[in-house]
Amino acid sequence: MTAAAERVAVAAAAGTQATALDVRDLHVVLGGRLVLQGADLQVHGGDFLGLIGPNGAGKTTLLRSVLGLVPVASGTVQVAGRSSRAARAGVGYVPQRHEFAWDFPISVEDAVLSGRTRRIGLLRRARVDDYRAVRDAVDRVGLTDLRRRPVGQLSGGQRQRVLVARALALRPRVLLLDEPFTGLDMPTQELLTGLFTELAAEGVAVVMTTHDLAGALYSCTRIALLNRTVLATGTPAEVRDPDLWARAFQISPHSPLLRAIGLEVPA
Ligand SMILES: Nc1ncnc2c1ncn2[C@@H]1O[C@H](COP(=O)(O)OP(=O)(O)OP(=O)(O)O)[C@@H](O)[C@H]1O
Repeated sequence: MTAAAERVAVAAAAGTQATALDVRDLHVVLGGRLVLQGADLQVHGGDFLGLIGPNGAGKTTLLRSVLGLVPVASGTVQVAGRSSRAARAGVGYVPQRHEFAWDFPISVEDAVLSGRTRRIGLLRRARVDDYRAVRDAVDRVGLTDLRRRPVGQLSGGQRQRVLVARALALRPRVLLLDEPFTGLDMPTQELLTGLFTELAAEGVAVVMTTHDLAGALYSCTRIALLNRTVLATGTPAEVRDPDLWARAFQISPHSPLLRAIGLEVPA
């Protein structure tokens, strides 16, 4: 095959590849309230998508819907073209730090191994491949030297890295991160941002909720603005309209907060 023909074949194969994560017309009702109303989101392998919106916009609910952790009133969620429970079980999830039981007496390695429970099965023993996946994930987040330390003795930044390793131990093609930078210092944020960027470059579809708007505009390859529904998605350059952000956050388009992140209404 000539080089040109090979490029065409590769492009054709990529064209037929299913979207890594495809959420369509999602409606979620919690406590009698419509929390998500017709939310659409498509994420491809290689995307590092920042999911942005005000408190209560439904960001966590959207991530938890993908995992099947909240009941969906209507709409569809597909992972690599499949909506089965097994397909969703392969999605890596990093919950907010306070959701993990840090006082449970287990080591870093065991906490990371617990990320593979869905794959191993509750009653089966871990195998060589499980331990290899754990070791790779622990190395990847730079916790090799702390792998035997009880998780209760870790700092906030180290705990966040455990949660990321725990998700990576599944070797996911889709990785969901719920506010991974909250309370972290700059070096740890930088380390994790570098890691998420690398994972996307390797073909993982990375979705991250964050309140660090400037950081998301700088680091993410795509942005989705959410407030009960997805108001816009695009590259950071494509979603710079201050009116859009004002609508998403229900603030004035002249807000100094928008100016602070470089979005300015023309005078
Ligand atoms: N289990 C629940 N029962 C009832 N209402 C809920 C439940 N979980 C979340 N909600 C409501 O759903 C809405 C969306 O919550 P969600 O946590 O998804 O928002 P968020 O965008 O992640 O917010 P934040 O930025 O504050 O984390 C909120 O109004 C919240 O009160």
